[in-house]
Amino acid sequence: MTAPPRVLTVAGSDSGGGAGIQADLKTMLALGVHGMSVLTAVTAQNSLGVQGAWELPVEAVRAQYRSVVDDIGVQAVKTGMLSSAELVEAVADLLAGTDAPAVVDPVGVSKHGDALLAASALDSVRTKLLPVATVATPNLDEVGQLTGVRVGSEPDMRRAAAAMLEFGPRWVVIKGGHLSGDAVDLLTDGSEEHWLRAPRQDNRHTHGTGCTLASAIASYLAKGHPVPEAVTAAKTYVTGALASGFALGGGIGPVDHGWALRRDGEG
Ligand SMILES: Nc1ncnc2c1ncn2[C@@H]1O[C@H](COP(=O)(O)OP(=O)(O)OP(=O)(O)O)[C@@H](O)[C@H]1O
Ligand SMILES: Cc1ncc(COP(=O)(O)O)c(N)n1
Repeated sequence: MTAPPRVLTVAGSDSGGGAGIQADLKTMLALGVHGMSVLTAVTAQNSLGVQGAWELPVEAVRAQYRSVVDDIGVQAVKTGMLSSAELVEAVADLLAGTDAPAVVDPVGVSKHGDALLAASALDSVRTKLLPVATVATPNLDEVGQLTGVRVGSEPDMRRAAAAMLEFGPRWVVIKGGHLSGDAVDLLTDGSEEHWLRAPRQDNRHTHGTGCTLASAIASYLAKGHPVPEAVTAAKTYVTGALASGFALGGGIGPVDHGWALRRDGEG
């Protein structure tokens, strides 16, 4: 059998299995690529929030990355929780030396408001990480933190995208999931504009949506799709996952990464 496309996630572990590395690898399996991981931090996390977080040493992050890239190779990389300025800068350097598209999800806080990135790392995200991104996928809070642009409506998303593109990513997806009404995201590279609209799913079990969208984009890029097609297909995947998100624990449950496999009768 020919090897599937290879995708690497550089992110934190979510012990509850809904977000972080776990969401990324499940998404990659569902989309038919070979998922690999560089762990940056371990979180003790469940449906109620993040109870603890421990960062890995920068040498451990670099060594995992080199092990994967130097032997196996990657067709796309996705980054998520990077925790500190030191890790952000180390990962940005590694990405700069890798010939594969990079999807940067500038994870700032968890859905419950727990910090997953030190405030002191924001400047490294702006000046080191975003310039090496092929696609950056901030949510509205992250856009506010990084650019100062507050988004309260769809027209504001254009200003937010322009401010994000100033930092140098080739494309940006402004995720409007936190607005009311349809779930609308804006994908742009400054010249093309694509508005991706999906009906809002009336489901509170949405843990992991951001990680899932970014990993799906990386998976479709690794399969050779151009950015607009990859983001459109990823939006369809995350919308389906959200529609069948399920209750676990006493709080916010995860999206269903296996929905497409089950729909196709394979699960
Ligand atoms: N209730 C919903 N129904 C449909 N799509 C949604 C819903 N909530 C979010 N989305 C979509 O999910 C994707 C992730 O967006 P979101 O704004 O939730 O990202 P995030 O904040 O990084 O994730 P999280 O809220 O899990 O931390 C986007 O494509 C967004 O439009
Ligand atoms: C380890 C880790 N990484 C990222 C997130 C954000 O998750 P989401 O996909 O809900 O934005 C999280 N809660 N935990």
